Amino acid sequence: MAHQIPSDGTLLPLMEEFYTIQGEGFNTGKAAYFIRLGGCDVGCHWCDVKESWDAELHPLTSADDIVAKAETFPGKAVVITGGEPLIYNLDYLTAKLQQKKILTFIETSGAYPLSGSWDWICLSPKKFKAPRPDITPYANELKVIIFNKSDFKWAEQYAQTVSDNCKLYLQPEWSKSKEITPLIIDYVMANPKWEISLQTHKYLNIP
Ligand SMILES: C[S@@+](CC[C@H](N)C(=O)[O-])C[C@H]1O[C@@H](n2cnc3c(N)ncnc32)[C@H](O)[C@@H]1O
Ligand SMILES: Nc1nc2[nH]cc(C(=O)O)c2c(=O)[nH]1
Ligand code: SF4
Ligand SMILES: [Mg+2]
Repeated sequence: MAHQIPSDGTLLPLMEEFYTIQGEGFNTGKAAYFIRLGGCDVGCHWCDVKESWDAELHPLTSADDIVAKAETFPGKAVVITGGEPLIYNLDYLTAKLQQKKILTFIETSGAYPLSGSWDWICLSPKKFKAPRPDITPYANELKVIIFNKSDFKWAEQYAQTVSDNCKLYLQPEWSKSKEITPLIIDYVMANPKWEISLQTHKYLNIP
């Protein structure tokens, strides 16, 4: 039986939730509660959470229960990720979190309409299913995954579409990081509007 997911955002397919350190991008190093929603059809061949793709495998969970758990941790920021979290209406979940004075951060490919109220939007665009053009101006951070040399040019094209104060990051695709990280280092030194982002949680062996 397919999930009947209510459009009001009160029930969401929850894959996992965990308290850790944000490992990537602008908020690297900050304690945060991660909420990973199931479901994604973007199809990145190098995706590091393919188990998230099938929403049916992840139980529909009450947003109120998610918020109640998030509240019990000392870190007052949540990262909503997936899967692709913007498949779902996130207005209800983010409003409840912000009512509890918890900061709301999202990790998104931007391939679905923007919902929710956000303290920080990390947009990580994908070649496999482009972000909606109406989302790019709202990104606080553009984090482009570099898998091969041609991705630098592609990253520059996206940098044109974000706001002037959007932070720009290049992050090596994990399986290619040995070859790609030195290229990113050279690129950032030559083009310092960009910064390097590493998946520090993988080096630290934490979730
Ligand atoms: C798993 S995705 C989930 C959120 C959303 N679907 C997205 O892609 O932004 C979380 C972050 O991990 C990045 N990511 C996924 N697989 C990766 C890999 N193999 N190497 C480096 N970054 C990766 C994504 O680009 C995204 O910034
Ligand atoms: N520590 C940690 N930081 C992260 N930043 C983005 C992640 C994600 O999978 O969305 C992630 C993750 O899975 N773990
Ligand atoms: S958009 Fe995100 S979750 Fe979906 S396949 Fe790509 S990296 Fe994985
Ligand atoms: Mg991850």
